[in-house]
Amino acid sequence: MSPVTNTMSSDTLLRVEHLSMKFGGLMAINDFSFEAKRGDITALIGPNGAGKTTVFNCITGFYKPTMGMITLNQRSGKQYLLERLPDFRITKEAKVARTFQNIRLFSGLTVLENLLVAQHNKLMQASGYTILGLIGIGPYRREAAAAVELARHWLEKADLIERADDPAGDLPYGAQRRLEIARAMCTGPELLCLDEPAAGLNPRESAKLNELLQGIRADTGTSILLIEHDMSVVMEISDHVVVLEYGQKISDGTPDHVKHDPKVIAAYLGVEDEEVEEVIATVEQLEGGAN
Ligand SMILES: Nc1ncnc2c1ncn2[C@@H]1O[C@H](COP(=O)(O)OP(=O)(O)OP(=O)(O)O)[C@@H](O)[C@H]1O
Repeated sequence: MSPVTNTMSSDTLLRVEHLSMKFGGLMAINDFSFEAKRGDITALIGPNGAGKTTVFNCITGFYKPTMGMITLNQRSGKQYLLERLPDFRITKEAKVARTFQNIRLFSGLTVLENLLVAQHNKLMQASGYTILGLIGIGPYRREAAAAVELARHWLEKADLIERADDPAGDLPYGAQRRLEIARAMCTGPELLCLDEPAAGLNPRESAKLNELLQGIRADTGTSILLIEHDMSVVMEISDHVVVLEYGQKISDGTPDHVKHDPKVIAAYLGVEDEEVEEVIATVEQLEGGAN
């Protein structure tokens, strides 16, 4: 069924339409729609339990949505309906890569080996799945050299080249997070989905993460979709912010728009709908006082 005929504007990479996900009696996502533009960093934010990871799991094929359509529009013009694809095809063909809230590296392998494992499919294809191919006759040798070169490139970008031969498990936490992102980039994704990349980072590590993500956007044009609780990261690097609360979209726009949206302020402060007006008045008063 996928890829399908192109009907989406070329600057839209991802379109999520009327997405719903029900777990038993719980409507975790309810009629949620948004778009992510090509080359943008789009942040998905919201209070705990709002449904952010569930949306990621639907996009990356870990969950099959109860309802809705998720369209990915590649640079080549090919479109994929992600809700119809198994997760391995979402990674391999639609080119969606992701990282998880909990770091998932091969901690006993070296930093470099982690990046080579990520390129395993490409290398196996080059071997022609034959023993002669694997021992270096034919395109395998060329592809293997290219794989090391690509790994080196991303290790430089992630500021990890000095640690290339160390076991991944020996890296400090922030460096492991950057390694996960470098590993995802070695698969050449069109869309990079990052689940709380700044969680647990100190300010110095957060700044390095911001630099890496901004570098990815500037150098590769890869679109990034991130879930993040750290507002300093969200506000500094995002082009577009989408806010979820109880599985529904409550705001969508630039970081500045979202930051001043009374519904978002109320959601984060945990106030009831009828108190929103009061919150707006207080925020305006505080802002007036600050100017
Ligand atoms: N597999 C599941 N089975 C049942 N309920 C689930 C499942 N996954 C998520 N939920 C529920 O769906 C709701 C949304 O959860 P989700 O993890 O998507 O929120 P979140 O916004 O990512 O939260 P957090 O910021 O705390 O990570 C929650 O009420 C959660 O308990």
